[in-house]
Amino acid sequence: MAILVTGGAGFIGSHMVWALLDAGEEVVVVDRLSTGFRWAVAPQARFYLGDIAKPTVLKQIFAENDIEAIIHFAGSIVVPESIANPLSYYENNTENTRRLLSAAVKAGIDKVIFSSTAAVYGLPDKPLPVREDAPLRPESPYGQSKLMSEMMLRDTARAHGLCYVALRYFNVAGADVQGRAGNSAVGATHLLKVACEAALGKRSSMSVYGTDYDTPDGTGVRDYIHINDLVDAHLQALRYLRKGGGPLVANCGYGKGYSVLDIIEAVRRATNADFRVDYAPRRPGDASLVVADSTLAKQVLEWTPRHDDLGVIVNTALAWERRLEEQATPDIDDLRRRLASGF
Ligand SMILES: NC(=O)c1ccc[n+]([C@@H]2O[C@H](COP(=O)([O-])OP(=O)(O)OC[C@H]3O[C@@H](n4cnc5c(N)ncnc54)[C@H](O)[C@@H]3O)[C@@H](O)[C@H]2O)c1
Ligand SMILES: O=c1ccn([C@@H]2O[C@H](COP(=O)(O)OP(=O)(O)O[C@H]3O[C@H](CO)[C@@H](O)[C@H](O)[C@H]3O)[C@@H](O)[C@H]2O)c(=O)[nH]1
Repeated sequence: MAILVTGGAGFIGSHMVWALLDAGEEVVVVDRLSTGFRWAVAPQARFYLGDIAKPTVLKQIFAENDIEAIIHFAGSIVVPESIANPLSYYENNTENTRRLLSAAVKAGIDKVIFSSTAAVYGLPDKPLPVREDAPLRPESPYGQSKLMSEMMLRDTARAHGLCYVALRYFNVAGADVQGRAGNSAVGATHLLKVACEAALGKRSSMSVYGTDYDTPDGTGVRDYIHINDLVDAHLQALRYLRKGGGPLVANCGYGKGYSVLDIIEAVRRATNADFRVDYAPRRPGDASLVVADSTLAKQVLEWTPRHDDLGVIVNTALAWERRLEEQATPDIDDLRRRLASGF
């Protein structure tokens, strides 16, 4: 039987595909290539170019493959974009998850692993780390759209016997330690990637959004988790579901916070590059400080992080950034992206 990875051509999905293949799994990918890349998908995986919004796409995949479980990454991911265009986020993250779940139930698939996010917490009340039972008050349509998907999973599990794990990722960063995958986003907005691009001269400067937060240096604090540890949590979640584990929502982070300035400093140290940094107002929808308590993932999923080291996160991200020029085949991917935007 195979594992279906939606969004498997994207940053996290492409690492997941490699990890599943490494573990000896059969892998099927569906991706519309709106932000992902065909070349990012490991060649051993079976690839479908398509939108999960289309019932015919899912029907074909379920008819042609014996799918045991779905790992659902496909979605839209940029917090400020979700504020400017909330309906497209509710459509791609909430409505399309509903469509996927509906197709999965019809096809008798009973295991789902879902990409949720720290953004469901909004700005936590108490000093951190934040636990899964903290109040859920997303500050952006992005966080709200993911929380609504969690609710759909919960209700679908109750009604149809589906088992699921929703992992609330904190800030996923770095690149595959074996150098096979990385974050290839065009027009990236994620802090570490932006800082790496600035350090390598791929952009002329970068901005720090907000210097007046109630944090030690006034800039936003996040919990940066290495991509290989994050995908490993999914492998553990798959094992857990195979053993008959019930519905679970679990944080994925290290419980350590780094400020925007810490990240910029780490990139400067690793590259010796003195790139230009501007100080800009706060970005709408941003929380000041969010750090994970991942006890649940460690205890219930038996997840053991192995790359909890900012130096490793920064160095793998930089190594991937340097390799990107060699990897990309922009013509075909640009064409596909234009086609995909009309889906
Ligand atoms: N990157 C992070 O720090 C982070 C943190 C928390 C949660 N997440 C979640 O993880 C998931 C993956 O994020 P990522 O960073 O890899 O983003 P990404 O943009 O690199 O990957 C998303 C992939 O999904 C595809 N896609 C989008 N909509 C689709 C659709 N309707 N049908 C088919 N394919 C579609 C895109 O082409 C892309 O390949 C997302 O659901 C995101 O919300 C990411
Ligand atoms: O050029 C930049 C980019 C970001 N930031 C700041 O850096 C921090 C991190 O921002 P970013 O890397 O964009 O991540 P988040 O907005 O925290 O969101 C990410 O992390 C969430 C989980 O915490 C995921 O759900 C989202 O998909 C993902 O984009 C925030 O304080 C930003 O204001 C800057 O100052 N300058």
